[in-house]
Amino acid sequence: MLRRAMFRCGELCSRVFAVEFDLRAEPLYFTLSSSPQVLHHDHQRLFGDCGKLFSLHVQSENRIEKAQTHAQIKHKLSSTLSRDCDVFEASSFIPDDENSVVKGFFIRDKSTTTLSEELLNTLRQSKTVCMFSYKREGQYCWQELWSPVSPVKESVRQYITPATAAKHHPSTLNIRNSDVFYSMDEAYKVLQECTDIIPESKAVLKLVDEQLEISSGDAYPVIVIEGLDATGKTTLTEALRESLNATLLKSPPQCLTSFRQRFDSEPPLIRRAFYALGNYITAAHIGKESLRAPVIVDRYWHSTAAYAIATAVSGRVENLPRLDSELYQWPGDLLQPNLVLLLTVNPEERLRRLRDRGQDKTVEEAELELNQLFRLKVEEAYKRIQNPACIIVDASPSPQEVLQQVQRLIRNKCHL
Ligand SMILES: Nc1ncnc2c1ncn2[C@@H]1O[C@H](COP(=O)(O)OP(=O)(O)OP(=O)(O)O)[C@@H](O)[C@H]1O
Ligand SMILES: Nc1ccn([C@@H]2O[C@H](COP(=O)(O)O)[C@@H](O)[C@H]2O)c(=O)n1
Repeated sequence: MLRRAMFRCGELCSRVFAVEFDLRAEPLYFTLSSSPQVLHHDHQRLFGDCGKLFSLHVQSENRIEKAQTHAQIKHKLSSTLSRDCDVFEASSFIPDDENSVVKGFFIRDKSTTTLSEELLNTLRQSKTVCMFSYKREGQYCWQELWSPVSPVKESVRQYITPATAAKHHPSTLNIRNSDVFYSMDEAYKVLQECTDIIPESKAVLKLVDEQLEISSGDAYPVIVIEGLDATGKTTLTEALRESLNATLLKSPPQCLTSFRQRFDSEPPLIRRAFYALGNYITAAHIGKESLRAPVIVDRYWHSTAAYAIATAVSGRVENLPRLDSELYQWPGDLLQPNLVLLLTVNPEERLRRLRDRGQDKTVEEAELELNQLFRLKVEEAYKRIQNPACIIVDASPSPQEVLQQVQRLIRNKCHL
């Protein structure tokens, strides 16, 4: 599967390139052709402007190396390039072909310096990076492999050919087992592959190995409370614990707390595998505790999948995997709760609660505030997850009223 996500000889012409030129609109799609093609109006805006144009793509058969190189390049581009350089997310893919995406960046340098060329030349030394430059000629534009010193041997000029929108947004094609994991084994393998570079992986895997899931045959109900930060999950789960005499669990579980910061700084592949494994440890705790009392869980698989999908999918809510996509299906080997409630509050009330709480914001929370698009995508992804789907609860009223509303739902659905 991974072998397909590479540029190989003669394969470039069957690929579509996508540049996220304007995050609120469709990406700009183009293919390559050997004969000159007149650019469309939208493509003129990207290729027809002044400045030097480059793209770079990260490709490697080693997915850990690929993920880390992509993250490092993203950081370098944003921290080193001048304000006169625009950097857009870019990708190349084969339409509708899972795992065919090669991720990268498109750089438009309008400065008079050679900073971008110097940086790109350093990056180009890496065997995992493939670099192109773009040149204009009247109404046409072509792409060729880039070298700052001399033309690359045997580099063929390929003309930019505007292409129509793909049925599935390219960022949805690589989600399975890169951002969202549908079995414990798949997430486990990722951490196994990182033990050399992230020694903490061994300790996490050991904790997973030590858990033995107990079947929840004749067990008490398991109720999961989900929602964006500051929607009132902690307040509600504590109140439910008291009122139902329940056991309160969280995902990730407490035994992973000391590893969280380490994995939060890793690229999505590794970070998401860590959270996925956290769910399996929590599942084992649920299996045991639900034999004794009802169990309330603060975040579980809905959170893992919704945040992962919303981060992986660039741009608009419309770019999310379609409603009927298998990407929203619950993993077959993960213990299912009896009820999942999604707390929602309007964005203004949520911000008010965040400010009142006065805590440091995590990077992702800060991003939520800045990035309305991201918040909308997380909430929409939550709502699309199936088997079990979540029930939406308006958490804007007072804590007491929210508790009563949820108690009614639990009585009706779980007969508690
Ligand atoms: N129903 C409510 N009405 C008004 N304020 C509330 C309500 N529920 C919680 N709050 C307040 O909002 C803030 C966030 O609540 P809480 O910590 O329960 O949210 P959370 O979803 O657990 O957040 P996080 O995921 O970031 O831990 C707290 O200051 C809390 O006191
Ligand atoms: N089951 C989970 C729980 C959390 N996450 C990730 O953590 C972030 C939110 O956690 P808080 O402790 O701040 O509430 C969020 O960014 C998720 O990415 C997860 O993936 N799975």
